[in-house]
Order: sequence, then C-alpha cells, then structure tokens
Amino acid sequence: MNREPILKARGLVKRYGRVTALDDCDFDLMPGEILAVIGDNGAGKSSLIKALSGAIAIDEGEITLDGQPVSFASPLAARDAGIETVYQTLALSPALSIVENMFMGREWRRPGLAGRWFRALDRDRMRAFARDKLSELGLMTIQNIDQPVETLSGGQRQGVAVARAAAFGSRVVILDEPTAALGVKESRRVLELILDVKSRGIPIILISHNMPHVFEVADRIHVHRLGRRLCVIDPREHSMSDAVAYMTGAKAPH
Ligand SMILES: Nc1ncnc2c1ncn2[C@@H]1O[C@H](COP(=O)(O)OP(=O)(O)OP(=O)(O)O)[C@@H](O)[C@H]1O
Repeated sequence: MNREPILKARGLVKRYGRVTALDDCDFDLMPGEILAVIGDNGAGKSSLIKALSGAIAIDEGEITLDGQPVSFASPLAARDAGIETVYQTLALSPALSIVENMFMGREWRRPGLAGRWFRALDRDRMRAFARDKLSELGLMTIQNIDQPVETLSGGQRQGVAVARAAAFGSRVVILDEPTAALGVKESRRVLELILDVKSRGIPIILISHNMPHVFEVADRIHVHRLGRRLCVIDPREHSMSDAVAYMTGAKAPH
C-alpha cells in the first residue's frame, strides 16, 4: 500500500491582521482514510481546511497533492483537482434549485456536433443524477428537486451540500461540521455516507466537535491546538476524554 500522503501541508501560516490562525501548521491525509480534525473554538480548523481547499491564500508554507506542489487560487481550482469541500456556510446559492446547486459550474451538456460552440444542457440526465444522489442520502423527502434551495430546511440544505461533495469528490472530500445542523436520523445518514465515500477509496477530512461521531468513523484524529497540529492519535488507542484533554490543553499527549 502506498503510504505517501495524498494531501500534505508543511509550515502553513495564515494571519488575519494580528491574529495568527495557522502557526507553522503541518497536515497529512493518507490514502483511503477518514481523518478527523478536532480542536477548540478558534483553534484554526476552518482556516486549515480553507487553506487546503483554495478558499484562503496562505502567507507561508507548502501544500502538495499526490506529491506535487499546489497553490489553488480558488475553491473552483481545488474542485477541478478533485477536492470537494462542504464549508460551514455550505456555499449554496439559495435562489437556485437543488439540481442547479448540485451542478453549479460543471453542468452536463447534450452531445453535439464536434466543434459546435453551443450545446444544450442535459437537464434530464442532471435531474436523474441529483435525484439518485439525494436518495442515497435518504433525502427524498424533498419532493421536488427543482425547488429553490431557500425553501429547504437547514438539515436538508446540509444534505444537498454533502451529497454534492460526495458525488463529485474524486480525490478528497472535506467536510466542515457536516452534522452540526442535523437531527439524530439525518446525522446517521451523513455518517453512513462518509463511510460510503471511504469505501469508494476516497479519503475524507472531517472537522467535527461531535466526539462520538469522530470516534465512530475516524481512522486517525488530527488534534489542532493554537493554530497548529498538536498530535495525531489513533481512536482505538485513546479515549474521548484523552482527545478532549489534548485539544483543550488540560493534558499533554505523550
Ligand atoms: N476572516 C477572518 N478575519 C479575521 N479573523 C479571522 C477570520 N477567520 C478566522 N479568524 C480568526 O482566526 C482564528 C482561527 O479561526 P478558525 O475559524 O480557523 O477556527 P476554528 O478552529 O475553525 O473555530 P470554530 O471551531 O469556532 O469554527 C480565530 O481567532 C478567528 O477569530
């Protein structure tokens, strides 16, 4: 098995004025794993995944994907490289429909004559695909996939964002608090979907404050503290209270 990280970062620094959100931060995502990232509020977890997914520019450091240095100018550039991210803010367009949100910027077109500049959107195929992906998530309580996202509940919106990432992430899927807005049943479906993405051989970065969820699905846990990676622990060898003690600084990892 190839033990080189798929996604790797060394010495990341991100400053917002006087605040240093990432302070010489390292990161490694191994092939096929679910890596949880945990840390206190303000520890810099979101900044880390934004740096990895092109949503913010880093001040210092290096990121490699499959061993090649990368510098994503935008989330779109990261997406083109196969890195799909669900941000806490979800990045959905409320006025657009569910299908339009799933395909935003990568619409499928009907086959056309070679060289023809305009090809019609293949709406039927996109709708069937969107319906499939949502039903995999158990989200077919949504009656109409042409309805605007702004008419959905918070949990349903989260489901659309997660389904989109799971459907299109070909190298890495990053989920920032994917179960935060969800009830017990919906959370369970998201956890199942995470395991399903893993079974397709795609590694996942899961940022979560929910320790039972983290310990249920993660292969390794990156503990983030004060803008950097404090340690990486194996959930089979550490308890939840250990993990919380490390991230709050109550206990030092050995
Ligand atoms: N756009 C911004 N402008 C100024 N400061 C920011 C900005 N984004 C983040 N920060 C600061 O950087 C630090 C790290 O924030 P970040 O959101 O990465 O932490 P986090 O671990 O994801 O926190 P949480 O668990 O609360 O989401 C915090 O002190 C935060 O206030």
